[in-house]
Amino acid sequence: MEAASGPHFSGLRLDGGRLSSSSPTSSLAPNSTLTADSLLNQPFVIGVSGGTASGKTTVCDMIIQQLHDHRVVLVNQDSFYRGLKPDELERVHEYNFDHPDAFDTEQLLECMKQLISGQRVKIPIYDFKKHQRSSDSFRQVNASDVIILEGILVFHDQGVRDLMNMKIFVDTDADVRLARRIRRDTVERGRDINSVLEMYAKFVKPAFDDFVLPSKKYADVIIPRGGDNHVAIDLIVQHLRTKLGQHDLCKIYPNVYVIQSTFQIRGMHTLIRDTEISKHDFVFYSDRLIRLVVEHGLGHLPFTEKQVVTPTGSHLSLYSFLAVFHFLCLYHPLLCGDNICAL
Ligand SMILES: Nc1ncnc2c1ncn2[C@@H]1O[C@H](COP(=O)(O)OP(=O)(O)O)[C@@H](O)[C@H]1O
Ligand SMILES: Nc1ccn([C@@H]2O[C@H](COP(=O)(O)O)[C@@H](O)[C@H]2O)c(=O)n1
Repeated sequence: MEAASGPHFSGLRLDGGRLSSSSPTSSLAPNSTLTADSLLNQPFVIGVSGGTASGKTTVCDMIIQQLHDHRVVLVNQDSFYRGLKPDELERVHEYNFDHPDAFDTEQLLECMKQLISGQRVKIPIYDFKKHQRSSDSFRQVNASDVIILEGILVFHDQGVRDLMNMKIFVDTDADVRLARRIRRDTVERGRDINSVLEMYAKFVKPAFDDFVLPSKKYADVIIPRGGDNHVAIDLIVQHLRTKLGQHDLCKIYPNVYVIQSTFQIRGMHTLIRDTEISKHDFVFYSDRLIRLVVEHGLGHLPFTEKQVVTPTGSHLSLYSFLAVFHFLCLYHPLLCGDNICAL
């Protein structure tokens, strides 16, 4: 056998593919100072946008409920409304709460970055009746596996957008939203119906057309009908569970490589857990699962290419030779069963 070239690594990347494929920070702002190690410990950030009363909060609550086995926090963009100054309060009917400038986006960005880096933050409490922030109380939010940022304009600012791993737009008909808004603002926010309609026509609708709707193009997922769309929410939760499952393992063991689950692998796991399984089948399927793990493990080792001359005189690379041998071990009757253990 003769060395064909220097040592190589297999097709599996040494960075584990985690940073580039499932890393939540692949889209972090370029000026981020995070290192590769800290990237592994990043929470998963979801942005949820949509028009007023589209069901953003409802969708977030449903996601949080279904992700009950993970630590999830909800941050509302509304909390970062600037409190009105006395002169603005006097002419509150002229104030546009639907314009991006109504929010303190710098403070929102700072809070999000702190949360992402694992720090506990204090989030302001906004009063929709007084159009002010509470001066003496905050909501304390702890570091989490998942951070959901919800609000009408969370996709407007690129810096905020760049922090997100998944962007969801809740798409609900304008007439449904207006009806909900009238009910909510009169019941919960102490407004009369005329002021709600006036505000809607003067600011809410134009700002929706100018800022909210154009930001829909940044969404990865669009949910028609908001909280009524159980199928969409189930799909999102399923996707998050997959991401978080891998994420958790990688957090604890930085060298862990997760083998892609397949129907065949899941089937074998089911069989070996069956208390009724025969001893022979248990050994057979356990062997196959163990071999998969060993093969994946070996795939991460450095190797040197070699030529193998078979007894029939064929020249094969060691890699092809092993592939043929592996195939025979799987399917040739003499090499099947207990003999595989000898591998
Ligand atoms: N699918 C729905 N069916 C009926 N009412 C809903 C639905 N989704 C939300 N609502 C109601 O509409 C109002 C606004 O919903 P919310 O989730 O707070 O929207 P957003 O956060 O987009 O403003 C709330 O009063 C809520 O109870
Ligand atoms: N003092 C305020 C501040 C904001 N609004 C309205 O809230 C809407 C955003 O909240 P959603 O829960 O509906 O997403 C926005 O359209 C503002 O007009 C308000 O009424 N009073």
